[in-house]
Amino acid sequence: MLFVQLTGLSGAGKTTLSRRVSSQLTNLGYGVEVLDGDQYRQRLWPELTFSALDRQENIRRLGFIGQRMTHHGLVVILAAINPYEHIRAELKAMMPTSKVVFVDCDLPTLMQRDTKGLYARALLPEDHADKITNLTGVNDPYERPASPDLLINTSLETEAISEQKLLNAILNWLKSDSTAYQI
Ligand SMILES: Nc1ncnc2c1ncn2[C@@H]1O[C@H](COP(=O)(O)OS(=O)(=O)O)[C@@H](OP(=O)(O)O)[C@H]1O
Ligand SMILES: Nc1ncnc2c1ncn2[C@@H]1O[C@H](COP(=O)(O)OP(=O)(O)O)[C@@H](O)[C@H]1O
Repeated sequence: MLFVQLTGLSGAGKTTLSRRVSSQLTNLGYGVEVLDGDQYRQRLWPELTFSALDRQENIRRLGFIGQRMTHHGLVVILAAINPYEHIRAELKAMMPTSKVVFVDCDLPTLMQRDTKGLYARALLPEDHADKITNLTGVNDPYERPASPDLLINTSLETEAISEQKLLNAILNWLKSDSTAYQI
């Protein structure tokens, strides 16, 4: 079993990297599931908001599902902002062999990418109807992981390099894990 928590701001590259690495692992014969925060939120618990408590609840639920999946030998990649250190630690305590990967990217690069238009909305004037008042990293907290198992900086690396770093790390972690399902 392997549970990997990717954590980082919106647009940092969690979805891109988890999909690319998942497809590589699948080609190598591993069973893989990506738990994408954005996707699971919309499909399973759209009632959860982006308050601190709801974000924590979101990650706890995803952690529970992920833990069940790892018991069936799957490699599980959690791709969520997952902004709080104590919740990441809680998941790690539930699954001591799990890993934390910090997908870091500086704010100017994120604002330039702004694939979903969220950063532009967070920077609108206070009284604007489309203003987002709790975007992680702009006007809501993000606690940088103090000691991640892997650091990926997507403002400095190409997608291909970041993908290779993540894949190599996961394959190394899997070497010391005899319970992962491989055909
Ligand atoms: N206020 C605010 N802050 C952060 N993110 C926001 C917000 N509003 C909407 N979104 C969209 O929701 C996605 C983040 O969901 P997560 O489940 O990963 O967030 S969290 O872990 O519960 O903090 C996130 O997806 P990603 O861009 O893939 O990270 C956003 O598209
Ligand atoms: N090294 C990199 N790793 C991952 N994505 C990158 C990298 N460099 C640039 N990008 C781009 O950044 C964006 C990341 O978006 P996404 O994966 O949806 O982020 P997140 O899931 O963290 O919100 C994509 O448009 C991707 O092409």
